Amino acid sequence: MVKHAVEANFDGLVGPTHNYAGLSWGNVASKSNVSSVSNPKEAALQGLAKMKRLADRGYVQGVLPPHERPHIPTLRALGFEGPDARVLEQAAKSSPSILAAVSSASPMWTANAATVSPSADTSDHRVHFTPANLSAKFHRSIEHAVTGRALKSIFADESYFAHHPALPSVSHFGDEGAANHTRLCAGYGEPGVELFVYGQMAFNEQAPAPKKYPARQTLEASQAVARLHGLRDQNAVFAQQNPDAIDGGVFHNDVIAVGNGNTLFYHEMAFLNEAQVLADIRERLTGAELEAVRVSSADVPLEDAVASYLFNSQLLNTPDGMLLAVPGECREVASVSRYLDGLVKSGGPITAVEVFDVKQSMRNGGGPACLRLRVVLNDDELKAINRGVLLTDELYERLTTWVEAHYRDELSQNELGDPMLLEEVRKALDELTGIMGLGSIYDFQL
Ligand SMILES: NCCC[C@H](NC(=O)CCC(=O)O)C(=O)O
Repeated sequence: MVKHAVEANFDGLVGPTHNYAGLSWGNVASKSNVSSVSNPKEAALQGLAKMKRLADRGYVQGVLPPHERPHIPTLRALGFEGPDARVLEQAAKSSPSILAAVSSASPMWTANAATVSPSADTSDHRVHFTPANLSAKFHRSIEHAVTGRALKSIFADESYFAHHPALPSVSHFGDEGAANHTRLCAGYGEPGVELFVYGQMAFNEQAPAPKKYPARQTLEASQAVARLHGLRDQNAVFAQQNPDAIDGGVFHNDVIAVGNGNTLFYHEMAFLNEAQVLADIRERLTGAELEAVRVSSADVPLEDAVASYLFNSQLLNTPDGMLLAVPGECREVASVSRYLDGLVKSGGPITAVEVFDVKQSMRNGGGPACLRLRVVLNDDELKAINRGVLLTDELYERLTTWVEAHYRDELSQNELGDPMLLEEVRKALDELTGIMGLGSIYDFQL
């Protein structure tokens, strides 16, 4: 029996150490903004404003908490000793790059937090979660433990929710979560087709792979997640990302494609075997015809797609068609802005475009879609979650006040070793777990 279900979006609340450290080789924005001074307060408020606008429209909007940064336990695991202030001081002096990595606010990009399979697709009819190991980048590889704790705290009821540990943290099983996963379906409550997009095969050195930039996701990782989640062949399609796109700066599939309902919006360079991918989806999708909205390089060159993050948009149902929630940069790139004007007039499934300002995050290569994790929940499952994380007017007010009270409006690399910053972060996060009713999820609270 098909149950009524909604797509809930869980955005990552930007953490107090948001900064530009140039940590992500292959991510053009991260590298080109290295060492600029960031504004963590503005970043967090931009993220909250996006959540609020969508919640006001009636979308179910959740919040995932930032992580403790700088992460002292990681510094200790790497041999820095003594009281916390001494650990920081030593790391700042001898290994500023390591300190920058353990200080990144990268957990804000919750599209990379986990892969989520709705209960309509899974063999045991529970919602399955696998936190992404993010093993391609050291600064991100330390996220999955706390991510897993936060998800378990929010989706606690085991009769509805199943949690798996992250895959083994080696390059063979590099997993970037929902950024390389999108779901097509006739309705959210109906069985869907989960499209897993990988950058390369781990156990086949002859297979095509990018030459310049790393492929972060392997086929073997995607297959393991699908197995863990109990997806059958008719619920899963595996597609290789075009290696030339990765070499052009498309480090995740969600920089070049986004799906919702029966619609896949993508650039012609997204997939290695475009025709096969579409055929595989069409063969499995039941109850609806696939709407493939293909953007050509002639209309939007790959570099403009990367510069504007056109595809890193949220594609959302409205009563009359779909809304594409795009980053502001899309209106600054002429080809993209022109394309969007034509898109809404084309008579296709996308009927509205709206601009969201998430510039602080964009400068690190994270657009509206990177900032959210989609969790499809039926009515019973939605009732079973920790409701303290759902964005109401009251929670928005509380979080805004909390950000205003605790966040700095300027942060540069050489401040990351400041013991005061660590104290500020811990005080803020301790208060936050109270506000959101999360219990103890941080190492400093355990
Ligand atoms: N889904 C968007 C992820 C963006 C993220 N950027 C970063 O980690 C940049 C951090 C820095 O360079 O300071 C990444 O590349 O994984």
